Amino acid sequence: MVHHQNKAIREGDNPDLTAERVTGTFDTHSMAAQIYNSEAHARRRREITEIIAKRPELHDTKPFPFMTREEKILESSRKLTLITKHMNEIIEPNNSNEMFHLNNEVLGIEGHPMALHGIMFIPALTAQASEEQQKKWLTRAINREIVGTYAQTELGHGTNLQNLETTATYDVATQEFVLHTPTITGLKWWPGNLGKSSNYAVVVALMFIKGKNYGPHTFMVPLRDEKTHQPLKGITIGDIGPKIAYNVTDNGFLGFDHYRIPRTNLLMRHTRVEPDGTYVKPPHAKINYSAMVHVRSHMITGQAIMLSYALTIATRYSSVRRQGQIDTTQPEVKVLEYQTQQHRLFPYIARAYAFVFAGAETVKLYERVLEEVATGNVSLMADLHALTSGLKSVVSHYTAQGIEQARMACGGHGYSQASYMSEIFGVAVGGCTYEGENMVMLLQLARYLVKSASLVKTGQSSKLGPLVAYLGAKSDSTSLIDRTPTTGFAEYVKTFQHIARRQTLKAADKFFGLMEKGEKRPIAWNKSSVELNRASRLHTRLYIVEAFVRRVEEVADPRLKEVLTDLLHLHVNYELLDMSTYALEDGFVSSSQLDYVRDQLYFYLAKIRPNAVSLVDSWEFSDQELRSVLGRRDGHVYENLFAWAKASPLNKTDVLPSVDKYLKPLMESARASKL
Ligand SMILES: CCCCCCCC/C=C\CCCCCCCCCCCCCCCC(=O)SCCNC(=O)CCNC(=O)[C@H](O)C(C)(C)COP(=O)(O)OP(=O)(O)OC[C@H]1O[C@@H](n2cnc3c(N)ncnc32)[C@H](O)[C@@H]1OP(=O)(O)O
Ligand SMILES: Cc1cc2nc3c(=O)[nH]c(=O)nc-3n(C[C@H](O)[C@H](O)[C@H](O)COP(=O)(O)OP(=O)(O)OC[C@H]3O[C@@H](n4cnc5c(N)ncnc54)[C@H](O)[C@@H]3O)c2cc1C
Repeated sequence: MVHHQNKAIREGDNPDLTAERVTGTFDTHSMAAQIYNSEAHARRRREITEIIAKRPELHDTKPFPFMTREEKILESSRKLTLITKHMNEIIEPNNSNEMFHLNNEVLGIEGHPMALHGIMFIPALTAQASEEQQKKWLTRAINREIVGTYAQTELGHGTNLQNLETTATYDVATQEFVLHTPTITGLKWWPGNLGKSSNYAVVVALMFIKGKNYGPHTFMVPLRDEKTHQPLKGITIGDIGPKIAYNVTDNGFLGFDHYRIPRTNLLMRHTRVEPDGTYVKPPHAKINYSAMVHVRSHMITGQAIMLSYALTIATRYSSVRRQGQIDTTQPEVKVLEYQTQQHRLFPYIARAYAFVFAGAETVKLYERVLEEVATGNVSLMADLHALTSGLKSVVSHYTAQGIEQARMACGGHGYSQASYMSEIFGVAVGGCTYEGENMVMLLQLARYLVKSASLVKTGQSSKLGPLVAYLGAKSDSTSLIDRTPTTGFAEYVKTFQHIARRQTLKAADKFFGLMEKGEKRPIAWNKSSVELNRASRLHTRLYIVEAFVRRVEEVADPRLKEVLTDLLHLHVNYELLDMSTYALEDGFVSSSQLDYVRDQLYFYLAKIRPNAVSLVDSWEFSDQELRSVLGRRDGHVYENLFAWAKASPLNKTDVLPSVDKYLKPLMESARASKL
């Protein structure tokens, strides 16, 4: 038996796809270990996939696109109950990475009744509840005795937390907080699983004590009777209706009518209110935003995964789809042979790898900050906030663009829900909005960059943190790309640093200049904000490149190193071309250097071509997880598209009631009137 480097090869697969896998130059299991950041986790993912494959009760009973929203919620609740019951047979206890994979395989990305419970409710209790409160609620939450969500956004306000309308007014006499929704716009609106599934929520409300507004604070709030699941008195609650995607999650609304909770339901790990109403402030004003930072840190990996779903589907399909000829004397080619198809897909394959490597670094920093904050050290919170704000925005934006390119790369079949592309896009693009609208979060990073620019301008560059140290360095007069005999990544990194530095300092100059001319700070900020956000994007894209370089430097296996180096070459050349205006406008890069960059790009598209399928196979998504007829591992697309279409609910009968009721009479009357 031949041992292939690509571990997805099976007998009986579409030979066009097998041929692609045979050309792969590296071991896909080893690459999976890079993607999932450890050999152990990559192996466990495979083991979990295998366990699930052998348990039909954990499989979809029919394709999701053929189910109504109600059916999907029922089906997802059935599976959620089963995986809760059998969790310890499938994954290691409390391993969030394994849980994430289990959920993606069994429940999928459309959400489930306890999505926010795991992503935000438990993290909020873990980071913000006192030990006493954790004893009361956290264990019950982990055991799934209660279901919770994170209710912050309102109908009228999501971004601007200082102007939320839900109030929590302290009543010293009864030692209770009175939660109240004063207007329609003050209704909580959007929280996942709030509508129908949760019986508790961590609620964010403006806290008032003796008439003073202490700003947004987090409270543990019971919403429904634990036995009957009926809403408690004083609570108005429901589902907000269907969304672009993610419809298995019941995003909801919530109103309070002078609803009382004990004082001790204020989450009090860092903040306290004494019985007499004395307020004890936290060590950092934004410490209770931790659940948001948790999601922002992890969603980089989540977005990379969804981008890779789409790229796996499109790249496999492009290897079995034959259309047209390049050499007219030869048979029709796989559409993956077209340079335009490669240019559409491969740079996004490189981006997906870049994002997952940056995501792993972000989670590491997040975990460090979490540990430090638990001991009262809040010194890295600002750095983490700046980094995650930029990354969530840049990565979700390019992820959505990449998925849409992948969909279009599948031609007509990409438009069918059999591809599953529309759902992947719909779920992923939500990431541009949730956890802080992208423009708003880029502006958060810009605040950090402007402060750093101000240090540079006042000769205090030595005070710059490691993430922005490059802002204080001196640039070469021009880029050295193609000006040294062996142009390497260092020349590219220096060029990206130059571009990000120049834009940051320019945007900061604009902002400070407007203030010097007499504009008030917020007006000057608003008038500079497009330029500031450009700086934030460039800074973040530089960080992503550097994270990619760091990872490639660490890789020991020569075969992996070679293909990852190819991907990195593709990435830096594509990125530089994409932001070439910035490089050209001050002459840092010349047009002849850009010609070199273009040539390099085309060279690496061709070099990556034989490894394209292996690069997407390395993410090791099972067919169950991908839920795409076009993306099937075995490449048997056409017969399965036909089977999928035949299974469509519309094909249960030959003549639909709508035809009997309307079309037949319409045609009959048209015929009669012609007589
Ligand atoms: C293979 C491995 C996988 C592993 C996975 C394992 C675990 C899985 C876990 C998670 C997976 C998740 C992703 C998976 C993908 C699944 C797909 C679908 C999931 C869907 C889930 C959807 C959940 C969505 C939930 C929500 O959206 S909750 C609501 C979020 N809302 C927001 O984000 C609101 C945005 N607004 C804000 O954040 C703030 O209002 C603001 C804009 C930051 C301003 O705040 P504020 O008004 O208070 O600020 P100012 O007073 O003006 O002060 C500004 C200063 O404050 C500093 N600041 C702000 N925030 C922070 C912070 N967090 N930390 C530190 N500092 C902060 C800021 O820097 C300013 O400082 P200054 O010095 O400049 O003044
Ligand atoms: C799928 C999904 C799941 C969600 N889940 C939850 C959840 O579980 N819990 C929860 O509490 N919330 C949840 N949300 C809500 C989400 O967090 C908010 O929608 C998000 O933070 C954006 O806020 P917004 O809707 O108020 O947008 P807005 O702030 O109204 O944005 C509208 C426009 O105004 C711009 N804008 C606003 N403020 C500024 C500013 N200061 N400067 C420049 N431009 C500005 C924005 O850039 C945007 O272009 C979810 C949302 C989605 C889509």
